Amino acid sequence: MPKDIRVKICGLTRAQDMEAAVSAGASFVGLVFFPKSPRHVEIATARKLALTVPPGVAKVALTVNAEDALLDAILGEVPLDILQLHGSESPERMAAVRSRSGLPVMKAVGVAEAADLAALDTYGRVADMLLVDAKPPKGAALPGGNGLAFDWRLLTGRRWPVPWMLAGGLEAGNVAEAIRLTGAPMVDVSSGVESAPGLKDAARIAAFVQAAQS
Ligand SMILES: O=C(O)c1ccccc1N[C@@H]1O[C@H](COP(=O)(O)O)[C@@H](O)[C@H]1O
Repeated sequence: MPKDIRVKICGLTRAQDMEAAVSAGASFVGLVFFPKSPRHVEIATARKLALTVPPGVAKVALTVNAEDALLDAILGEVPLDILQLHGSESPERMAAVRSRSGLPVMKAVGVAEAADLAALDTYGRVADMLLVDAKPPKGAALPGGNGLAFDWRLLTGRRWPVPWMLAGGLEAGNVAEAIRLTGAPMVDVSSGVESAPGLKDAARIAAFVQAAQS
């Protein structure tokens, strides 16, 4: 019987990719505002993409240690539902972003080993949502979107008082196993549904959503 797993497709840069994500049944779509990323979108592009998203699909803005000026510029133009903080934002900064934006905040936490799990407990007390992602390798240019998985067994028995998503190296071929091992109620993918960095593939998106929900 299909499970009620909700899927986020992140790093959408083109109208056809947004359409593919929505048609495939994504519950969340992500726009990346981080110039070092191949998935970065300018604010005007993000606005156009966001305006095509139907009600019921949550529009998520991904930022990395963004300052108020950038957040204000994004929020002034792009209709959004959730802010994803994917940098080293402290719990205090996160709370400030939430009250400035008036939006729920999802904090990404990188995991590579058991010692990294403490941060999830900390942010789980103050964030509206958690994103449990693979920790980037040392020296990586991007704090996420590296197509890298972590040992999902680290999450066995771990729960937090807020909704959470699993991310990091997911693709159609491994997402069902990742959900089985972690009990994740939601999953997030970027590079695993691309044909090239920043370019999504409609068939891979559809296969991912189907595998997550099968
Ligand atoms: O996708 C990016 O380019 C990106 C840049 C900076 C921070 C996070 C980014 N992506 C997020 O990383 C995870 C996992 O991505 P992947 O599936 O392993 O490629 C996902 O949450 C994206 O939202």
